[in-house]
Amino acid sequence: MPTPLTPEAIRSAPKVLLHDHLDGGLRPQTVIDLAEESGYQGLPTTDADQLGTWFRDAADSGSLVRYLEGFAHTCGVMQQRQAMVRVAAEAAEDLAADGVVYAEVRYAPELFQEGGLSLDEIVDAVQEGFRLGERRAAEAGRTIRVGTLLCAMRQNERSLEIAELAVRHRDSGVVGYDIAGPEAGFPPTKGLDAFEYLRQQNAHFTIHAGEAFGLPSIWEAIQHCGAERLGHGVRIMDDIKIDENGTAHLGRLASYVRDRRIPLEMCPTSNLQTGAATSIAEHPIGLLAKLRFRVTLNTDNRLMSHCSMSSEFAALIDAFGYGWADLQWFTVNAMKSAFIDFDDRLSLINDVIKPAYAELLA
Ligand SMILES: O=c1[nH]cnc2c1ncn2[C@H]1C[C@H](O)[C@@H](CO)O1
Ligand SMILES: [Zn+2]
Repeated sequence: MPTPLTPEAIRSAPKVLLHDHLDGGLRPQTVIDLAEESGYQGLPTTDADQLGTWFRDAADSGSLVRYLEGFAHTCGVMQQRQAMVRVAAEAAEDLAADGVVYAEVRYAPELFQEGGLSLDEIVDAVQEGFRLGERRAAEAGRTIRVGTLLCAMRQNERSLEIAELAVRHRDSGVVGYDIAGPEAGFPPTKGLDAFEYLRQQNAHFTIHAGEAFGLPSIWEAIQHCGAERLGHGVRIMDDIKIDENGTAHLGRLASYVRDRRIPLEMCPTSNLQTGAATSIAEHPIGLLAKLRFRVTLNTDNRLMSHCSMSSEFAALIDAFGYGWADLQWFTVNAMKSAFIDFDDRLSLINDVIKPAYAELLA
Protein backbone atom coordinates (compact mmCIF):
# COMPACT_ATOMS: atom_id res chain seq x y z
CA MET A 1 0.00 0.00 0.00
CA PRO A 2 1.42 3.42 -0.90
CA THR A 3 1.95 5.79 2.00
CA PRO A 4 -1.10 8.10 2.34
CA LEU A 5 -0.49 11.62 1.00
CA THR A 6 -0.65 13.31 4.38
CA PRO A 7 0.92 16.75 4.96
CA GLU A 8 3.61 15.06 7.08
CA ALA A 9 4.44 12.48 4.39
CA ILE A 10 4.59 15.20 1.71
CA ARG A 11 6.90 17.21 3.93
CA SER A 12 9.24 14.31 4.52
CA ALA A 13 9.45 13.29 0.83
CA PRO A 14 12.59 14.61 -0.89
CA LYS A 15 11.90 17.69 -2.97
CA VAL A 16 13.96 19.86 -5.30
CA LEU A 17 13.48 23.61 -5.65
CA LEU A 18 15.00 25.63 -8.49
CA HIS A 19 13.22 28.97 -8.16
CA ASP A 20 13.19 30.58 -4.73
CA HIS A 21 14.11 34.22 -3.94
CA LEU A 22 16.23 34.78 -0.85
CA ASP A 23 14.65 38.19 -0.28
CA GLY A 24 11.17 36.69 -0.73
CA GLY A 25 11.56 33.97 1.89
CA LEU A 26 12.43 35.61 5.21
CA ARG A 27 10.72 34.54 8.42
CA PRO A 28 8.43 37.40 9.55
CA GLN A 29 10.12 37.46 12.98
CA THR A 30 13.51 37.78 11.30
CA VAL A 31 12.30 40.81 9.33
CA ILE A 32 11.24 42.37 12.64
CA ASP A 33 14.50 41.49 14.44
CA LEU A 34 16.64 42.81 11.61
CA ALA A 35 14.60 46.02 11.36
CA GLU A 36 15.20 46.62 15.05
CA GLU A 37 18.92 45.87 14.83
CA SER A 38 19.44 48.12 11.83
CA GLY A 39 17.07 50.92 12.79
CA TYR A 40 14.87 50.30 9.73
CA GLN A 41 11.68 52.31 10.29
CA GLY A 42 9.42 51.35 7.42
CA LEU A 43 7.68 48.14 8.61
CA PRO A 44 3.87 48.27 8.66
CA THR A 45 3.72 46.31 11.97
CA THR A 46 6.09 44.65 14.44
CA ASP A 47 3.81 41.71 15.20
CA ALA A 48 5.15 38.62 13.39
CA ASP A 49 1.76 37.10 12.52
CA GLN A 50 0.39 40.40 11.32
CA LEU A 51 3.51 41.06 9.31
CA GLY A 52 3.30 37.66 7.60
CA THR A 53 -0.32 38.41 6.66
CA TRP A 54 0.62 41.90 5.52
CA PHE A 55 3.25 40.56 3.09
CA ARG A 56 0.84 38.04 1.64
CA ASP A 57 -2.01 40.54 1.28
CA ALA A 58 0.24 43.16 -0.28
CA ALA A 59 1.48 40.60 -2.80
CA ASP A 60 -2.10 39.53 -3.60
CA SER A 61 -2.26 42.47 -5.91
CA GLY A 62 -3.03 41.10 -9.35
CA SER A 63 0.07 42.66 -10.89
CA LEU A 64 3.76 41.81 -10.90
CA VAL A 65 4.79 45.41 -10.37
CA ARG A 66 2.70 45.65 -7.19
CA TYR A 67 3.72 42.16 -6.09
CA LEU A 68 7.31 43.38 -6.12
CA GLU A 69 6.64 46.32 -3.77
CA GLY A 70 6.97 44.21 -0.59
CA PHE A 71 10.62 43.54 -1.40
CA ALA A 72 11.48 47.11 -0.36
CA HIS A 73 11.03 45.96 3.25
CA THR A 74 12.88 42.66 3.04
CA CYS A 75 15.78 44.26 1.18
CA GLY A 76 15.58 47.25 3.52
CA VAL A 77 16.45 45.11 6.54
CA MET A 78 19.19 43.11 4.78
CA GLN A 79 21.83 45.77 4.26
CA GLN A 80 24.35 44.50 6.81
CA ARG A 81 26.64 41.51 6.48
CA GLN A 82 25.30 39.68 9.54
CA ALA A 83 21.74 40.14 8.33
CA MET A 84 22.59 38.47 5.04
CA VAL A 85 24.33 35.57 6.79
CA ARG A 86 21.32 35.06 9.06
CA VAL A 87 18.74 35.21 6.28
CA ALA A 88 20.69 32.76 4.11
CA ALA A 89 21.24 30.33 7.00
CA GLU A 90 17.56 30.38 7.93
CA ALA A 91 16.54 29.86 4.30
CA ALA A 92 18.64 26.69 4.13
CA GLU A 93 17.25 25.47 7.46
CA ASP A 94 13.62 26.22 6.53
CA LEU A 95 13.93 24.48 3.18
CA ALA A 96 15.60 21.46 4.77
CA ALA A 97 12.86 21.27 7.40
CA ASP A 98 10.36 21.19 4.52
CA GLY A 99 12.12 18.17 2.97
CA VAL A 100 13.98 20.04 0.23
CA VAL A 101 17.18 18.12 -0.53
CA TYR A 102 18.51 20.42 -3.23
CA ALA A 103 17.66 24.09 -3.73
CA GLU A 104 18.83 26.89 -5.97
CA VAL A 105 18.16 30.14 -4.14
CA ARG A 106 18.49 33.45 -5.97
CA TYR A 107 18.85 37.11 -5.07
CA ALA A 108 20.09 40.34 -6.63
CA PRO A 109 23.34 41.46 -4.96
CA GLU A 110 22.90 45.00 -6.31
CA LEU A 111 19.93 45.49 -3.94
CA PHE A 112 22.07 45.11 -0.79
CA GLN A 113 24.67 47.83 -1.15
CA GLU A 114 23.03 50.61 0.88
CA GLY A 115 25.13 49.75 3.94
CA GLY A 116 28.37 50.03 1.98
CA LEU A 117 28.97 46.33 1.19
CA SER A 118 30.71 45.50 -2.08
CA LEU A 119 29.12 42.99 -4.43
CA ASP A 120 31.79 40.41 -3.56
CA GLU A 121 31.26 40.92 0.18
CA ILE A 122 27.54 40.36 -0.30
CA VAL A 123 28.11 37.11 -2.17
CA ASP A 124 30.60 35.93 0.46
CA ALA A 125 28.11 36.68 3.26
CA VAL A 126 25.28 34.77 1.59
CA GLN A 127 27.55 31.80 0.83
CA GLU A 128 28.65 31.75 4.46
CA GLY A 129 24.99 31.76 5.50
CA PHE A 130 24.04 28.89 3.22
CA ARG A 131 26.95 26.77 4.50
CA LEU A 132 25.94 27.57 8.09
CA GLY A 133 22.32 26.64 7.37
CA GLU A 134 23.37 23.39 5.69
CA ARG A 135 25.43 22.48 8.78
CA ARG A 136 22.59 23.31 11.17
CA ALA A 137 20.17 21.30 9.03
CA ALA A 138 22.56 18.34 9.11
CA GLU A 139 22.73 18.60 12.91
CA ALA A 140 18.93 18.41 12.92
CA GLY A 141 19.10 15.28 10.77
CA ARG A 142 18.26 16.87 7.40
CA THR A 143 20.59 16.91 4.43
CA ILE A 144 20.28 19.81 2.02
CA ARG A 145 22.55 21.30 -0.60
CA VAL A 146 21.97 24.91 -1.60
CA GLY A 147 23.26 26.39 -4.85
CA THR A 148 23.11 30.12 -5.49
CA LEU A 149 21.84 32.04 -8.50
CA LEU A 150 22.72 35.71 -8.82
CA CYS A 151 20.05 37.92 -10.37
CA ALA A 152 20.50 41.17 -12.19
CA MET A 153 17.48 43.48 -11.98
CA ARG A 154 16.03 44.16 -15.41
CA GLN A 155 15.41 47.84 -14.69
CA ASN A 156 18.99 48.58 -13.56
CA GLU A 157 21.73 48.35 -16.11
CA ARG A 158 24.19 46.19 -14.22
CA SER A 159 23.64 42.86 -15.90
CA LEU A 160 27.20 42.35 -17.21
CA GLU A 161 28.69 43.32 -13.86
CA ILE A 162 26.47 40.75 -12.11
CA ALA A 163 27.24 38.10 -14.71
CA GLU A 164 30.96 38.66 -14.05
CA LEU A 165 30.30 38.42 -10.32
CA ALA A 166 28.53 35.07 -10.79
CA VAL A 167 31.45 33.69 -12.79
CA ARG A 168 33.95 34.97 -10.22
CA HIS A 169 32.17 32.99 -7.49
CA ARG A 170 31.37 29.89 -9.52
CA ASP A 171 33.76 27.70 -7.53
CA SER A 172 32.24 28.63 -4.20
CA GLY A 173 28.66 27.61 -4.84
CA VAL A 174 27.25 30.22 -7.24
CA VAL A 175 25.83 27.92 -9.87
CA GLY A 176 24.09 30.35 -12.20
CA TYR A 177 22.58 33.67 -13.17
CA ASP A 178 19.10 35.10 -13.78
CA ILE A 179 17.36 38.36 -14.55
CA ALA A 180 14.40 39.40 -12.39
CA GLY A 181 12.15 42.40 -11.78
CA PRO A 182 9.41 43.95 -13.92
CA GLU A 183 9.08 42.17 -17.25
CA ALA A 184 6.94 44.50 -19.38
CA GLY A 185 9.16 47.19 -20.91
CA PHE A 186 12.40 45.40 -20.01
CA PRO A 187 13.01 42.70 -22.63
CA PRO A 188 15.83 40.26 -21.84
CA THR A 189 17.75 41.38 -24.93
CA LYS A 190 18.52 44.63 -23.06
CA GLY A 191 21.24 42.71 -21.27
CA LEU A 192 22.48 40.70 -24.23
CA ASP A 193 26.16 41.35 -23.51
CA ALA A 194 25.77 39.63 -20.14
CA PHE A 195 24.30 36.51 -21.73
CA GLU A 196 26.99 36.45 -24.41
CA TYR A 197 29.64 36.69 -21.72
CA LEU A 198 28.05 33.86 -19.71
CA ARG A 199 27.89 31.60 -22.75
CA GLN A 200 31.54 32.28 -23.51
CA GLN A 201 32.32 31.31 -19.92
CA ASN A 202 30.28 28.08 -20.18
CA ALA A 203 28.15 29.41 -17.31
CA HIS A 204 24.52 28.55 -16.65
CA PHE A 205 21.58 30.92 -16.66
CA THR A 206 17.83 31.05 -16.48
CA ILE A 207 15.61 34.02 -17.28
CA HIS A 208 12.31 35.15 -15.72
CA ALA A 209 10.16 35.17 -18.85
CA GLY A 210 6.54 34.63 -19.80
CA GLU A 211 5.17 35.71 -16.43
CA ALA A 212 3.86 39.25 -16.85
CA PHE A 213 4.60 39.39 -20.58
CA GLY A 214 3.89 36.86 -23.28
CA LEU A 215 5.53 34.91 -26.06
CA PRO A 216 7.96 37.59 -27.32
CA SER A 217 9.61 37.57 -23.91
CA ILE A 218 9.98 33.77 -23.93
CA TRP A 219 11.20 33.79 -27.52
CA GLU A 220 13.85 36.43 -26.83
CA ALA A 221 14.97 34.66 -23.67
CA ILE A 222 15.54 31.40 -25.53
CA GLN A 223 16.49 32.38 -29.06
CA HIS A 224 18.39 35.64 -28.50
CA CYS A 225 19.77 35.19 -25.02
CA GLY A 226 20.19 31.41 -24.87
CA ALA A 227 18.36 30.76 -21.59
CA GLU A 228 18.70 27.16 -20.42
CA ARG A 229 15.56 27.37 -18.28
CA LEU A 230 12.57 29.71 -18.04
CA GLY A 231 11.51 31.35 -14.80
CA HIS A 232 7.72 30.82 -14.82
CA GLY A 233 7.18 30.50 -18.58
CA VAL A 234 3.42 30.14 -17.98
CA ARG A 235 2.58 32.24 -21.00
CA ILE A 236 3.91 29.49 -23.28
CA MET A 237 0.20 28.59 -23.12
CA ASP A 238 -0.40 31.42 -25.61
CA ASP A 239 1.25 29.16 -28.20
CA ILE A 240 -0.91 26.12 -27.45
CA LYS A 241 -4.39 25.78 -28.89
CA ILE A 242 -6.92 23.25 -27.63
CA ASP A 243 -9.40 22.17 -30.31
CA GLU A 244 -13.02 21.18 -29.79
CA ASN A 245 -11.98 17.54 -29.15
CA GLY A 246 -9.66 18.63 -26.40
CA THR A 247 -6.54 17.92 -28.47
CA ALA A 248 -3.62 20.28 -27.90
CA HIS A 249 -1.85 21.84 -30.90
CA LEU A 250 1.56 23.31 -30.19
CA GLY A 251 2.89 26.31 -32.10
CA ARG A 252 6.54 26.44 -33.14
CA LEU A 253 7.82 28.09 -29.97
CA ALA A 254 5.91 25.77 -27.64
CA SER A 255 7.15 22.79 -29.66
CA TYR A 256 10.70 24.06 -29.43
CA VAL A 257 10.46 24.46 -25.66
CA ARG A 258 9.08 20.95 -25.28
CA ASP A 259 11.35 19.29 -27.85
CA ARG A 260 14.48 20.82 -26.37
CA ARG A 261 13.32 19.86 -22.86
CA ILE A 262 13.68 23.46 -21.69
CA PRO A 263 12.73 23.39 -18.00
CA LEU A 264 9.83 25.57 -16.88
CA GLU A 265 10.27 26.83 -13.32
CA MET A 266 6.57 27.07 -12.50
CA CYS A 267 5.33 28.86 -9.37
CA PRO A 268 1.53 28.46 -9.21
CA THR A 269 0.70 30.41 -6.05
CA SER A 270 2.87 33.35 -7.06
CA ASN A 271 1.11 33.37 -10.44
CA LEU A 272 -2.30 33.61 -8.77
CA GLN A 273 -1.09 36.66 -6.87
CA THR A 274 0.39 38.47 -9.87
CA GLY A 275 -2.62 37.67 -12.06
CA ALA A 276 -0.69 35.32 -14.38
CA ALA A 277 -3.23 32.57 -13.56
CA THR A 278 -6.73 32.49 -12.08
CA SER A 279 -6.78 29.34 -9.94
CA ILE A 280 -4.58 26.34 -9.22
CA ALA A 281 -7.06 24.06 -10.99
CA GLU A 282 -6.89 26.25 -14.11
CA HIS A 283 -3.17 26.87 -13.85
CA PRO A 284 -1.31 25.79 -17.03
CA ILE A 285 0.93 23.52 -14.96
CA GLY A 286 -1.72 20.76 -15.18
CA LEU A 287 -1.88 20.78 -18.97
CA LEU A 288 1.84 21.37 -19.47
CA ALA A 289 2.65 18.41 -17.22
CA LYS A 290 0.17 16.25 -19.13
CA LEU A 291 1.81 17.31 -22.40
CA ARG A 292 5.15 16.26 -20.92
CA PHE A 293 6.89 19.61 -20.96
CA ARG A 294 9.90 19.61 -18.59
CA VAL A 295 7.82 21.14 -15.79
CA THR A 296 9.23 21.84 -12.33
CA LEU A 297 7.36 23.07 -9.26
CA ASN A 298 8.68 26.01 -7.23
CA THR A 299 7.83 28.47 -4.47
CA ASP A 300 9.10 31.79 -5.91
CA ASN A 301 8.66 33.76 -2.66
CA ARG A 302 7.75 31.79 0.44
CA LEU A 303 7.03 34.90 2.51
CA MET A 304 5.00 36.87 -0.04
CA SER A 305 3.18 33.81 -1.35
CA HIS A 306 2.87 32.23 2.11
CA CYS A 307 3.87 28.85 0.70
CA SER A 308 6.42 26.06 0.84
CA MET A 309 7.32 23.24 -1.53
CA SER A 310 5.03 21.02 0.52
CA SER A 311 2.08 23.40 0.36
CA GLU A 312 2.56 23.84 -3.41
CA PHE A 313 2.56 20.07 -3.87
CA ALA A 314 -0.49 19.73 -1.63
CA ALA A 315 -2.31 22.31 -3.77
CA LEU A 316 -1.51 20.34 -6.94
CA ILE A 317 -2.61 17.09 -5.33
CA ASP A 318 -5.94 18.75 -4.48
CA ALA A 319 -6.42 20.31 -7.89
CA PHE A 320 -5.21 17.51 -10.15
CA GLY A 321 -5.42 14.35 -8.06
CA TYR A 322 -1.67 13.77 -8.24
CA GLY A 323 -0.02 10.87 -6.42
CA TRP A 324 3.54 9.99 -5.40
CA ALA A 325 4.54 9.06 -8.96
CA ASP A 326 3.65 12.59 -10.08
CA LEU A 327 5.57 14.14 -7.19
CA GLN A 328 8.56 12.03 -8.12
CA TRP A 329 8.24 13.13 -11.75
CA PHE A 330 8.33 16.84 -10.81
CA THR A 331 11.22 16.19 -8.44
CA VAL A 332 13.32 14.27 -10.95
CA ASN A 333 12.54 16.90 -13.60
CA ALA A 334 13.88 19.57 -11.28
CA MET A 335 16.97 17.58 -10.35
CA LYS A 336 17.76 16.91 -14.01
CA SER A 337 17.44 20.64 -14.69
CA ALA A 338 19.67 21.86 -11.87
CA PHE A 339 22.80 23.85 -12.63
CA ILE A 340 25.19 21.58 -10.71
CA ASP A 341 27.43 18.90 -12.23
CA PHE A 342 25.81 15.97 -13.99
CA ASP A 343 27.38 13.47 -11.60
CA ASP A 344 25.96 15.27 -8.58
CA ARG A 345 22.51 15.48 -10.14
CA LEU A 346 22.60 11.80 -10.97
CA SER A 347 23.62 10.76 -7.50
CA LEU A 348 20.84 12.83 -5.91
CA ILE A 349 18.34 11.20 -8.29
CA ASN A 350 19.60 7.64 -7.83
CA ASP A 351 20.70 7.67 -4.21
CA VAL A 352 18.21 10.06 -2.57
CA ILE A 353 15.11 10.76 -4.64
CA LYS A 354 14.26 7.44 -6.29
CA PRO A 355 14.79 5.23 -3.22
CA ALA A 356 12.61 7.51 -1.08
CA TYR A 357 9.76 7.57 -3.61
CA ALA A 358 10.06 3.81 -4.14
CA GLU A 359 9.34 3.41 -0.43
CA LEU A 360 6.44 5.87 -0.52
CA LEU A 361 4.97 4.04 -3.51
CA ALA A 362 5.51 0.52 -2.19
O1 LIG B 1 8.11 36.46 -9.80
C1 LIG B 1 8.98 37.33 -9.92
N1 LIG B 1 9.18 37.93 -11.12
C2 LIG B 1 10.13 38.87 -11.30
N2 LIG B 1 10.91 39.31 -10.32
C3 LIG B 1 10.73 38.77 -9.09
C4 LIG B 1 9.79 37.78 -8.84
N3 LIG B 1 9.85 37.47 -7.55
C5 LIG B 1 10.82 38.22 -7.02
N4 LIG B 1 11.34 39.02 -7.95
C6 LIG B 1 12.38 40.03 -7.79
C7 LIG B 1 12.29 40.79 -6.49
C8 LIG B 1 13.58 40.50 -5.81
O2 LIG B 1 14.10 41.61 -5.12
C9 LIG B 1 14.49 40.08 -6.93
C10 LIG B 1 15.69 39.24 -6.56
O3 LIG B 1 15.37 38.19 -5.72
O4 LIG B 1 13.63 39.37 -7.80
ZN1 LIG C 1 10.85 34.64 -9.39
